[in-house]
Amino acid sequence: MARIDIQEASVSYFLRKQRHPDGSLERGSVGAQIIVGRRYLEITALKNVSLLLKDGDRLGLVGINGSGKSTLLKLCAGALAAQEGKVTIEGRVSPQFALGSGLQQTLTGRQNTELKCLYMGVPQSAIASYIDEVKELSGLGGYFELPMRSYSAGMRSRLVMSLLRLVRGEILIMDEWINVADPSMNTTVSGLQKQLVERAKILMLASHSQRVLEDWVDKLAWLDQGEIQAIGPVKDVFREYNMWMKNR
Ligand SMILES: Nc1ncnc2c1ncn2[C@@H]1O[C@H](COP(=O)(O)OP(=O)(O)OP(=O)(O)O)[C@@H](O)[C@H]1O
Repeated sequence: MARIDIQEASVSYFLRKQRHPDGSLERGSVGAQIIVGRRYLEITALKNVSLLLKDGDRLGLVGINGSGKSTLLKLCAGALAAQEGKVTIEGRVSPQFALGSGLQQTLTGRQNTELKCLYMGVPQSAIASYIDEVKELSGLGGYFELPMRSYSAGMRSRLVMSLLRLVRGEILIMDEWINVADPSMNTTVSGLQKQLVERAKILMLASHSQRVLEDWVDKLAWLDQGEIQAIGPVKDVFREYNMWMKNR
């Protein structure tokens, strides 16, 4: 059984103060408030957030830039600790928000895939067959054996999308659904995504796209300034969120 239980969690980021004037910094239209301390700046990305997810839950996160979605995903993936509150995560998490990160321009598609296998916890005995599958899915052919710096932007994204094959885990956490630019990759990627979601016990997905969220999740949380403003059926929360956006 998988479970995420967050009780009144708050997360702040602290930055060393550098040549900032005293007093509060100018407030923009996005992001959490920046509190200016004597030596540090504090950004409270999550404030008193409570959330309970169990097997079968498919939760979407929506909110404007800097509202705290990625921070909440990182908290649920165990990649960040809360300064206040309690976080319990039961089940194997597949942090998905960094599929393309860590890839090295100087390494070949094959070498990058091998590195990713190690990072994603693919068992040693399965690595060779996973690499073959990624190669096949990517359709990169000979380019799979060349350094990534020789790839076009589309080739790079083919490799990244094919790495979806490596994702495992009971708790699937995704920051933005992978959008496919090349229609020839469409079926492959949506097939992989569907498989992943079906296999996962819990899905958490942050997205700015209403369509993506309506397709993949059944519950939605709207975050603003690090607080959950509403949580419930996707259509209801979107109605509220869109209304708020219009009147902003
Ligand atoms: N590593 C960090 N160091 C300092 N502040 C950070 C860091 N990561 C995020 N923040 C701040 O925390 C707040 C929430 O950011 P977060 O990335 O969680 O928002 P988001 O809702 O995912 O935004 P977006 O839709 O733009 O991706 C923002 O004010 C952001 O500036």
